[in-house]
Amino acid sequence: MYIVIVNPTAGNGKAMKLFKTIQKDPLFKQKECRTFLTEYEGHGKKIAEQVAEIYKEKITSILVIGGDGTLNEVMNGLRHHRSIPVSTIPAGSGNDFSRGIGVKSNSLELFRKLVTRPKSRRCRLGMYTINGRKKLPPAFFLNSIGIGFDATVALIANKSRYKKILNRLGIGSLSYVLALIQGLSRFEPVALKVIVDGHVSRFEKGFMVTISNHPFYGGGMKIAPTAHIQKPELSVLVIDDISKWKVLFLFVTVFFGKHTRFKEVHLLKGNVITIEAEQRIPIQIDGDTSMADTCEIKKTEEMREFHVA
Ligand SMILES: Nc1ncnc2c1ncn2[C@@H]1O[C@H](COP(=O)(O)OP(=O)(O)OP(=O)(O)O)[C@@H](O)[C@H]1O
Repeated sequence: MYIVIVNPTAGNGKAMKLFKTIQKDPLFKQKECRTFLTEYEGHGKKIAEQVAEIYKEKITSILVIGGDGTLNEVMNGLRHHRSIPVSTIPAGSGNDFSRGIGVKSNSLELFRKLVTRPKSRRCRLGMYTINGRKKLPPAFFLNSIGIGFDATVALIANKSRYKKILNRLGIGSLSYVLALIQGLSRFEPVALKVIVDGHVSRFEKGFMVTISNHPFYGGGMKIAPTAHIQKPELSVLVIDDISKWKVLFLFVTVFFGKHTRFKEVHLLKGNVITIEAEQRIPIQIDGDTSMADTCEIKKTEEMREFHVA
């Protein structure tokens, strides 16, 4: 049995369109696919928790049709059922996790391969706690955690009215360009302490820190060229003491992975990372934004099974 979780709003309706095509395929019935549509933020996690509890013995895999946000919720919902394989048909706006595990297409053909002859790929996720909430169990992330400027841009875009309008017009990426311009005028660097496996580095004019589970970020930018989803280390990129105008130039070079040559860019690697900022600043976790002054991050020890084509 396959559980299909679809976010009908992902990719500005692209996920739902794709699902309707897949649903008509004879294999959909033959393979006993049960569908659940997400109805609100956080619903993906709830559905995953419930289906895993009810159908755990019967599930061959859980197939997610949506973007990174939906997949993040599903992986967090499977906290107590970590052996259930997951696959994804990328249909969101970013789809960086799919890039990280090597899933490139999003077609009916991909669905057919996933339910007939999938390949198994074992990957690690990231785990984090923020603001010293050690009593709560850590949550999982798939792609990256960003603290500082990139999170400020994501926060401005997520709160803006223009994001919805531009998404509807199919030019959603423009909302990040507008937010980037607003973010440049608003964001002030902060003093940051970055602790990697016990080794402390201080950055007095911290611009941003990004901790990555795999190379991709922001819809295909190669922010962490040497990060690998199967390795136990996380990649840590710190940008410190940079002029706001140079940042714009740096962001362009990220598309080609050349940003690592800037003297303001510091690359670190490690298993356990702690970030401490001198005040609460924006943080983004797989694109979801909030405020934090401390964040503890590591990779999962166990590997999770994904089905790919
Ligand atoms: N029916 C729904 N209505 C509104 N939001 C939903 C619904 N179902 C799920 N969501 C939320 O939509 C968010 C974005 O989903 P996802 O990342 O899969 O798609 P996306 O198109 O890439 O979105 P974004 O561009 O905002 O990242 C998820 O975090 C999820 O909580």
